[in-house]
Amino acid sequence: MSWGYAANNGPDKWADNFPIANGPRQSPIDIVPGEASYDAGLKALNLKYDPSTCLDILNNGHSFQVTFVDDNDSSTLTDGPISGIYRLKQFHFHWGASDDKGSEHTVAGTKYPAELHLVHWNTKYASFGEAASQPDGLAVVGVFLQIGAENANLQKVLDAFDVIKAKGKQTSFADFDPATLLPGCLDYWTYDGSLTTPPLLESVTWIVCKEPVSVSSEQMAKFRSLLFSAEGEAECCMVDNYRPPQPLKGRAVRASFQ
Ligand SMILES: CCN[C@H]1CN(CCOCC)S(=O)(=O)c2sc(S(N)(=O)=O)cc21
Ligand SMILES: [Zn+2]
Repeated sequence: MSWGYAANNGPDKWADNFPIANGPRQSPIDIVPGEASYDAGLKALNLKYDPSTCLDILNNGHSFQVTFVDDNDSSTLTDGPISGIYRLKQFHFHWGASDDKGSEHTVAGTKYPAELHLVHWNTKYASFGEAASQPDGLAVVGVFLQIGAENANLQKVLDAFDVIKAKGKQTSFADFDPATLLPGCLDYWTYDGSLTTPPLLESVTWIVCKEPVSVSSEQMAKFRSLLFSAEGEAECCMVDNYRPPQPLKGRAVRASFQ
């Protein structure tokens, strides 16, 4: 049986097949602002995305993801806490069954209804797969979603959902600029962590934005209309696809702002 988010295959069971689940730099974490140390040496994030690199949108049975062409430096992350050039590979979300939960990172215990992850890989490595196994291989920008006004940019993504309702469904998705999903202020916290899903590789420099973006309750209901299950299987709503916070184990969390 493969991993998931149910009682029989969820986060508490992942260590059975992925022992790194109990490793020293696991994600997500609870971010406690008062315990983060301001680092004046941290640069501003430099995100440069080319909408023409947007390729398709897929329901992978764990979340939905929008994938990008990453065979050149058209869509990149530079500066911030990282050195070198990281290419955008995909973005996806995690969300809850109700508006009181759904984010993976929490802020002083506060859960947001959803969290966006923009996944980038270090071009010092030959490929994404190679980078994913290196301690400095990936950089994921996390953005919290909070209930408020409808998010018109997000709606463009949600409008594609009807054709990717079930696991394994994929459709073309073009000319989308992921920068439109970012908050106005790019202040961030950063720490060394991991993938928040199996294989839980400890290869991620996490960059979590302090400022959330808005999502309406109706839009959250649209997220919850997706299915974990494939066509022909008993329908299982895609909700609560988040891992809870993991032990900090002595790691420093730095802030780019005072
Ligand atoms: C459902 C599987 N999710 C994985 C899939 N990838 C990993 C593939 O590694 C094998 C070489 S990924 O690097 O795209 C990635 S990033 C995140 S997260 N939530 O930490 O931003 C999870 C995942
Ligand atoms: Zn994620």
